Amino acid sequence: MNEIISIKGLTKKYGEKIAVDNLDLIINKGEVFGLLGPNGAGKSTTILMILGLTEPTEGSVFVCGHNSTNEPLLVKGKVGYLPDQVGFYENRTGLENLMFTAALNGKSRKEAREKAISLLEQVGLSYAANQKAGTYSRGMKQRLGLADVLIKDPEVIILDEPTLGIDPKGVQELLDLIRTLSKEQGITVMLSSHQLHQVQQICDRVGLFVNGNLLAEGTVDSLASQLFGEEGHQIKLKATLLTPPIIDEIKLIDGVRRVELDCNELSIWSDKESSLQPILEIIMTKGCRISSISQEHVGLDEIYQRYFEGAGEK
Ligand SMILES: Nc1ncnc2c1ncn2[C@@H]1O[C@H](COP(=O)(O)OP(=O)(O)OP(=O)(O)O)[C@@H](O)[C@H]1O
Repeated sequence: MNEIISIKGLTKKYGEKIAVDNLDLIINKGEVFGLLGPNGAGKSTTILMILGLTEPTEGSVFVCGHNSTNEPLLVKGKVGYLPDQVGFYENRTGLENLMFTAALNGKSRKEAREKAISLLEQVGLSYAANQKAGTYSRGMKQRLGLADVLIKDPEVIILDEPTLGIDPKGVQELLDLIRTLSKEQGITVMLSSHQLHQVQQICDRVGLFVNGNLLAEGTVDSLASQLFGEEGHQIKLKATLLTPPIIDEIKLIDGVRRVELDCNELSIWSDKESSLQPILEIIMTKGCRISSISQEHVGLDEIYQRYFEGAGEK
C-alpha cells in the first residue's frame, strides 16, 4: 500500500473556533512530510486527530488502512509519536528508559537490551547510554525520544516541533537523522514545524497551514509557484544585442512565464529553476555578451514574510 496517511474532509471545531478546516491530504510510504505553519495554525490538532487522540468534528483519517477515530489502538501500533515535550524517567539511564519501553511493547529482556543498544548507537547516544536521562540536554532528550519511538518498530513516525529549543548543531544532527531513517528504512515521517528553513532541508513535501486551512502543498519549489504564480524564480540578466526575436525564443522555454526587456537588462520570471540553462544557450548562440546574471529564488523568504511574520514565534 502506497498511501500511509489518508485524510478526507477533516475538520475540528472547538466551540466557534475552527482549528482545522476541511483538510484533504495523502501521505505516501517513505515520504518525509512537513506540516508547516505559524503558531495556532492547526498543526497539533491535525496530529492529534491522526493519532486518534482527539475526535474530528467531521471527516476521516486513515493510517495504514485503519480509521484513527474508530480503531485508535490499531493506529497506535503503527505510529510512533514524539511530542514536543518528551517525558522520561529522569532517574533511570537512557538505556534503562529504552529497555522499559521495549518491555512494555512485549520484547524479552535480551531483545530489549540489544535493540536499545543498537538504537542508542543509531541516534548517536551510545556515549550517554548509562547516564541518567535527567542529566540529558534537550537535544539529547529529543534523540532519546526518537530512539524510544523507533523501539516499537513503527511504520510511521510523527514528530511535533522536534527541533524546538535545540542549538543549531543539534538541530542539524537531528534533521539528518530523521532524513536517514526515512530513506534507509522506508519509514514515513510527518513533522510539524514553524521553522521554514529546517523543513525545507529534509521534507520531500510540505503542507502550509494557516488558520486551519491548507493553503498549499507540494515541494518547497512548487509551494513558491503555487503561492506566487509566475514569480517563483526571477532571472535578471544584462547583455548586449538583446532583440525582440531573442525574447520571443526565450518565452517558449519550458517554465518561462514572463519576459521584460528594459534597455539592456532582461527580467525573466519562471516557475522552474532549470530555465536558466536554455536561456543562456539562446543568448550565447546569438552572440550577445553577458555582463551580469542573477537568479533569485522567490520562495521561502517571501512565504515566511507573508504568512509567518507577526504570527508569533514560540
Ligand atoms: N483544546 C482546545 N480548546 C480550544 N481551542 C483549542 C484547543 N486546542 C487548540 N485550540 C485552538 O485551535 C487552534 C489551532 O491550535 P493548534 O495547537 O492545533 O495549532 P498549532 O499549529 O499546533 O500551533 P503551535 O505551533 O502553537 O503548536 C488555535 O487557535 C488554538 O487556540
